[in-house]
Amino acid sequence: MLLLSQFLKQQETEDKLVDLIGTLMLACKEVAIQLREGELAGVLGSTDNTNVQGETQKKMDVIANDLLKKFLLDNALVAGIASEEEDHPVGGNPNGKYLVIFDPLDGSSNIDINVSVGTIFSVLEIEEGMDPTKDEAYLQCGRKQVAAGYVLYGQSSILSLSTGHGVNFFTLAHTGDFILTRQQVTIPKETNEFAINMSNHRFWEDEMRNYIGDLLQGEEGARGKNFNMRWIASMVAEVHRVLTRGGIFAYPWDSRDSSKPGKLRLMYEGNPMSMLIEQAGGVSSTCYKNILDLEPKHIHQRCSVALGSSKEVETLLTYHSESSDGRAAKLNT
Ligand SMILES: O=P(O)(O)OC[C@H]1O[C@](O)(COP(=O)(O)O)[C@@H](O)[C@@H]1O
Ligand SMILES: [Mg+2]
Ligand SMILES: [Mg+2]
Repeated sequence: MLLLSQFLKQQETEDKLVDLIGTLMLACKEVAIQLREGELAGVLGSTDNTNVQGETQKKMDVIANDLLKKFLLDNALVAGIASEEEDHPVGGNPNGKYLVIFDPLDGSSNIDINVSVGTIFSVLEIEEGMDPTKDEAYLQCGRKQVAAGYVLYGQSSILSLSTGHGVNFFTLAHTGDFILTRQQVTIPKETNEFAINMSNHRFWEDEMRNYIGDLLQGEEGARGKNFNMRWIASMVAEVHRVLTRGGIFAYPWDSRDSSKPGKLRLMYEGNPMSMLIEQAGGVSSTCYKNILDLEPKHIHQRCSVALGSSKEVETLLTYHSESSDGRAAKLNT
């Protein structure tokens, strides 16, 4: 039985990063406790507030955000934080080493129906001379992440973590420890399972419609095999399924709001999930460009996402390679 901290030390992770990940997990354990109590703790339902994205905040969005913020800002290693639920970054210790960007509760439309949600986090090192209270400090390309992960609050609470040396899963035990339960996760290259919100079909680009159309044709179509579909409406749960048994997950560009290159957010959804997917041997792309190579322009920037089993994502990309003038391509560069 290997505890998270013991495993990280075995991997020769820098002590400061072990400390930071420990702090993140203290906060996530508190989130898990609140979620487990649910209605009994009065944490279900919505607030009267909207966040910077214009979305109504669930009570748990706010509770999870406050917990992560409090625990992280109490750690002297943290120079600053940025969150889906904060309009602007919040500065921590001016001499801190790390910037932590997070989606405190992902899939929050699932909270009130007792379906899986999660916390997603991305860790960067602050660059020389940067002000951690300003967006610019955080606008580093995804390749610069020193750690990324999520905690899935499902039947059990599972941490999926990468510090750049593969992906490992840790399960939260009743003792309060995260224990290594799956080492060096590898995504199968091929799959017959896809996840996409089909209700947006009419808003997609032709390329995406053509690809999904071929999947739906099954063994009678160009792909010559049947596909199965899943949609949990919680990116953490979808990515966990992809890491566990393969698959392709996509939230592509759509024309509902032409100023936005997708629904998901680059800095606290696209980037950390892409690091996990690549570290597990999968591929993650906007359909035009590798997500980890995007140069971020805003903290709350959106991006189109297609990730998962390498051969399947590469097949999807072939549907897009001919298109050089799509609006999605322009918005995602
Ligand atoms: O409502 P839809 O279109 O099914 O979108 C679901 C997607 O939105 C998200 O819930 C967005 O995350 P938040 O809950 O953090 O806003 C993703 O987790 C999920 O993949
Ligand atoms: Mg989210
Ligand atoms: Mg969220």
